Amino acid sequence: MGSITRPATLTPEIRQSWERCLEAGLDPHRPPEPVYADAATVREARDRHELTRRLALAEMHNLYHQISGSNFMIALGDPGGMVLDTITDDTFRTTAEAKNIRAGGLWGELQQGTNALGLASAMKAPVTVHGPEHFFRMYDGLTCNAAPIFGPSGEIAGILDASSDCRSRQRHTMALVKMSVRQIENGLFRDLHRNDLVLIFHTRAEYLRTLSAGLLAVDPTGTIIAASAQAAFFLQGLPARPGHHFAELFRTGFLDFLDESHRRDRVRLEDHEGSSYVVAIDNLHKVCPLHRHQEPKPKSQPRPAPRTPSPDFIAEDPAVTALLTQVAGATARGVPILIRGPTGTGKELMARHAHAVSGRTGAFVPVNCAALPDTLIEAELFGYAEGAFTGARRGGAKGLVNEADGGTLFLDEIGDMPVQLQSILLRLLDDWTIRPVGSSARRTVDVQLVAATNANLEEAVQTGRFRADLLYRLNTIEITLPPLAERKDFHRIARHLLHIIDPAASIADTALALLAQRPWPGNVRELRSVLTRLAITADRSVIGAEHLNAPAPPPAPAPASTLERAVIDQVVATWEQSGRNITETARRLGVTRNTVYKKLRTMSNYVKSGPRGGIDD
Ligand SMILES: Nc1ncnc2c1ncn2[C@@H]1O[C@H](COP(=O)(O)OP(=O)(O)OP(=O)(O)O)[C@@H](O)[C@H]1O
Repeated sequence: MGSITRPATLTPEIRQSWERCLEAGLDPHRPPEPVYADAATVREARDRHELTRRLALAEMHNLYHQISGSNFMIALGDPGGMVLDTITDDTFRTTAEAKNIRAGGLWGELQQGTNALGLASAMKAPVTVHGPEHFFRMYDGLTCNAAPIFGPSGEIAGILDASSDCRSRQRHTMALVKMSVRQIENGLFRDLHRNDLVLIFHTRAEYLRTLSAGLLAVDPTGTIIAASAQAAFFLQGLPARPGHHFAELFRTGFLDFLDESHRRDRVRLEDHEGSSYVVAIDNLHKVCPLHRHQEPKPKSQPRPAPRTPSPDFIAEDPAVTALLTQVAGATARGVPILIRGPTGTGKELMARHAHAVSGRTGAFVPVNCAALPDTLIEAELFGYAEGAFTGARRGGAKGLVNEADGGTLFLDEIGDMPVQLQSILLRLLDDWTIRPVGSSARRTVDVQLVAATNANLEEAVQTGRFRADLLYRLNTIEITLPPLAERKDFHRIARHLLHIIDPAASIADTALALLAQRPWPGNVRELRSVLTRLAITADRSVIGAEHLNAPAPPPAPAPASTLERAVIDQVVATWEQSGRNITETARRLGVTRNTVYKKLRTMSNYVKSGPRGGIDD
């Protein structure tokens, strides 16, 4: 390699990459200026890789939390090595290297010399490039781990990279990157085959819902359409390839297998080599109506064309208007919507709007996940047959999911959903069939799912409080409502709320301008409380700047019991300390969100228009 002496030893892959760089005339001491694609090209590439990107972003957040605190960044590249997205640690963000790794950056070998993202794309294999193994000296301080993401047909769908300062190098980072890639690949496989039967199998039942399970897509006659890499690994020596038949792999007949799958969630199968597997089909009832106990009611049944979105709340902020379009598109396709945003930003209003524009004639059924009882959850959701358990009502109960049939199920505070319920919900999302407790009959429901949360679900995934696979299923369409302080339509919202509070009340522009400068941690809900107080204080005169600083009216009488008062004070104090975050308050006090709500509501009844503002919802 001529005068270039560093590093002393190079692996064959990296040496070959260096040779390619030298042949192309690159000089390790004189890197060319980094090249960036323009914004339109990045947008177009992001659109083209929309699904990979959506699955990858969820994984990148996971990865971020797994390796956080170690001075690093995570990047998603398109198949050719152009960076589409990055998530960067605060410490790393300020480094010169990090500044070069940003959306639009071209990280092919010929642009940036030997580097993990470019090399993984060229080699179609995972690779680590450590310190001086980088061709350009300016990247000597980095350790990069990159792995290609393969699409279901074997093509490269993207590249996932985790780069860090090489002094904070962590040996297990590559293993984590590969796990994330597997998760994304499984997501791509399941999405592509959502209308085929997807058999999930493993030699051990406890690994059925893990990354190491094999996925096999077959059509309703049993002909193989595709096999994941892990499925091909399990079925080595057998023709697990498109065009072959289920019967060439397993000893049980395909129809017998389907019949048994309708009776049980998991079925045992033995392959022709003698290996035994536990197999589940999540979307059996959706794909195979012939074998249903009941007449199907597919989700894809034609439904009235969605109406033009015209919400009955204020949505004149351009960011919110764009969300309305997304919501209308999602309901037209019947895909789940996840609404995020801080407390009081209008998530429930948006969910109701989703129901209104969907054109669905069934009910809008709100469920507060934090308030669901720990026991009898299934009965609550899926209903129960008469006599199913002690205390069951005569005639049984319909269940919330059933009530939402033909309509919308709104799962509020989804981040507080008990883990036990999460796996039940996951199964429901796969086939939309329910079986009331104590009944043997299954039935398919047609439900638009909308979930909402102000919790950090990625963090909840990290701490094991929320299932990652459920998050991916729920966030098919994810929208985030902006905090009130960032909204461009603040004035319109304030006037609208004031009109609802008291149609005769009015407010001066100066007062509105002052209000618009406040931080509004409680968002629209807090604004409503403050306007209620102002309307009372101004007593029918125009609300002006002078009313804003008027002393609050004296507190209403305390509740009867001092003990109750002490409890409420404790809840209120914790609520204030946690930035008025109900989830955090509940966590700190070790009670349910519902308890916090109840106590705060009691508080708001006796401090109706006090300085803290009331709680309402
Ligand atoms: N854009 C808006 N226009 C008018 N009123 C609004 C708007 N957004 C929210 N509100 C009002 O603010 C209050 C809170 O809204 P909502 O309950 O939908 O918020 P949320 O985000 O679901 O709150 P939480 O996270 O606490 O459950 C309601 O009284 C609602 O009517």
